[in-house]
Amino acid sequence: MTDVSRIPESPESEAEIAFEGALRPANLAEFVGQAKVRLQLELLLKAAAMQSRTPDHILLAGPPGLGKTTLALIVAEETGQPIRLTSGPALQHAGDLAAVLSSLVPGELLFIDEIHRMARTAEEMLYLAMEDFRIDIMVGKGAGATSVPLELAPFTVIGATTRAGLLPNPLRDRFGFTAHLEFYEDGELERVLARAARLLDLRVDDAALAEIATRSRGTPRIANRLLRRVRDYALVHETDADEQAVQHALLVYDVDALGLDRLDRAVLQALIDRFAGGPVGVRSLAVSVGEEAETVESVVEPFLVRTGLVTRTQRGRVATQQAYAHLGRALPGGAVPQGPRLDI
Ligand SMILES: Nc1ncnc2c1ncn2[C@@H]1O[C@H](COP(=O)(O)OP(=O)(O)OP(=O)(O)O)[C@@H](O)[C@H]1O
Repeated sequence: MTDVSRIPESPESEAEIAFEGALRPANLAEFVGQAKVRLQLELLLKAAAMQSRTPDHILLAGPPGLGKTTLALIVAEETGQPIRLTSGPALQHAGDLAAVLSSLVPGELLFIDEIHRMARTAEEMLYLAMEDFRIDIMVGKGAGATSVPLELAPFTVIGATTRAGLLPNPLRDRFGFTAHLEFYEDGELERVLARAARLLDLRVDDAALAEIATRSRGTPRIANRLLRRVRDYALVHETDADEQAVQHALLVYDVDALGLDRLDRAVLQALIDRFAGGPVGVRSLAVSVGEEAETVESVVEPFLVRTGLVTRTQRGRVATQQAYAHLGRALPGGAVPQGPRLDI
């Protein structure tokens, strides 16, 4: 078993953390999809083990819920090393990071979630630590302040970010390996769901699994969440967890046929109804739906772009014909949009 200590900093509920923990694959072989990343990681870890050194620092980039934390825990399991979990928002002063770094044991893995949200002073300390396994600690104040070097045990940083573009170049350059996690194909999500259903001892037929997969926004976390909602529905209505139960349950929870939830649809509606289909900047869109720009940019937009409902142009975001069709709106000028009107 891996030694895991979590420094609290998570938006999820305790119940969801426990649920996710129970479903996390424990090793690379159990991890579904992301074949390229798995292969790359396998090589990296094997080479480090053969040379008896710590693996290169690893950056995991991609939208939320695609398996970044899971992969970090798998690296710990595969290398047999302890892992310390923290996050960018928890490292608001260089001292916060110094306290963590100076207590690492040789070979330990340091997982920093949302690494793009770390304070600048902590970031600068991390550059030196990652490169030379050393930090400079300031002792005293004002004219008498001196910097004292502190040697660190060799360690590996595993950074996770939903916004790789926000990382300053010097930090990005210190990661020997960057894995870009992609949204999952429906078939892969079906495998994630089948595994979760097995672990939860839940009988779900193949058609139901396929239906949940297509509505999961290419994201295992969402797939597992929807599975839970379907389980609840089947339990309360004393019915099988079949395709019909999925459709009814997801109607109750406002998840439409393409997997858009209320926020996705609100953004799309604002783009079409208030901004005449765009182009419009992501900040204006976020303000108009009362959401943070970061959420719209890192959670909503990648999915809308991937499904072909929105395109990004230099002047801003633009709704496509499919977006008009999906919401059942006429195109500007009154033309009927080409493309299927999907049940919402
Ligand atoms: N490839 C996978 N195979 C099976 N389950 C997966 C896979 N990827 C993610 N999951 C499941 O999805 C859930 C969310 O994964 P995880 O917490 O690793 O995502 P994340 O990318 O770290 O998200 P965030 O950016 O929000 O921290 C977990 O319950 C995990 O078990």
